[in-house]
Amino acid sequence: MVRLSVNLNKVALIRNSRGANYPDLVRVATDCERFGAQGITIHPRPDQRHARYDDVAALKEAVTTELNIEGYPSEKFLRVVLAAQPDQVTLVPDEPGQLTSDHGWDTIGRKNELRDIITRLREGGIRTSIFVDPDPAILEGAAAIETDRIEFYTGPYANGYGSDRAAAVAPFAAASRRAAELGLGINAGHDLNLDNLAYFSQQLPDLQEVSIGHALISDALYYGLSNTIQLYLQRLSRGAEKIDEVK
Ligand SMILES: CC(=O)[C@@H](O)[C@H](O)COP(=O)(O)O
Ligand SMILES: NCC(=O)COP(=O)(O)O
Repeated sequence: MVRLSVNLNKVALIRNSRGANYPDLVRVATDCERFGAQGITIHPRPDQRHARYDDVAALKEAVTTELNIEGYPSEKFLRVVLAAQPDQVTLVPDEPGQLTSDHGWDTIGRKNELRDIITRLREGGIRTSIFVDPDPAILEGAAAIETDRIEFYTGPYANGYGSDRAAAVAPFAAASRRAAELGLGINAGHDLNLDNLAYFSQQLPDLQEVSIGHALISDALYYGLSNTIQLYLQRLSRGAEKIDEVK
């Protein structure tokens, strides 16, 4: 089973636009769980334009499935996650002010720094994941720093899906096989949506978790949150023979 973790950044963005606590992120998180989501993700950025650092502890209190906190491992970020102890922390190499995530870590060049951070998180009782591109050398670097999991940056897959989905998924399928050989757990995310999700999941049999925010929250404007989560769960449960049907 591939777990669906709903990223609530865009819900936080709406909340922040008026300064009050509406929509209430904690309530939306628990409703997502009630509607079938198997995890909740937020990605607080240094400017806190959507998810904020103080959301982490509040969500930790309320989330009963799995809480995944993504972000750049600044000292501030590390202090917040080590105090709150989410189930998983996903390290992302974003510059402050970056619009959104657009690449994975250099696990070779930044090996020592990443290994120290992963050790701190592991000693804090937190499962670790690092955001990566589907490159075998980078995966070997990820195994060397002893992260529990990797999260594939799926932006290039999403961009290529419409023109040639087999070509778009091929590097991820190959990298997933290599990651599994290396003993790494496998997550994925970025720009996954109702069109491209089922095929990706079917082509990566070792995939364990996807985190989806932007498209899912946008779809919820049309279908409602409960229906939308069901649609995403259906995409994750479809077998190969059903792939064309779900588009
Ligand atoms: C790591 C990743 O791909 C997601 O966390 C994504 O960056 C969501 O962040 P935004 O909602 O800020 O685009
Ligand atoms: N890790 C990816 C994530 O949480 C959500 O990315 P997106 O669906 O908002 O592009």
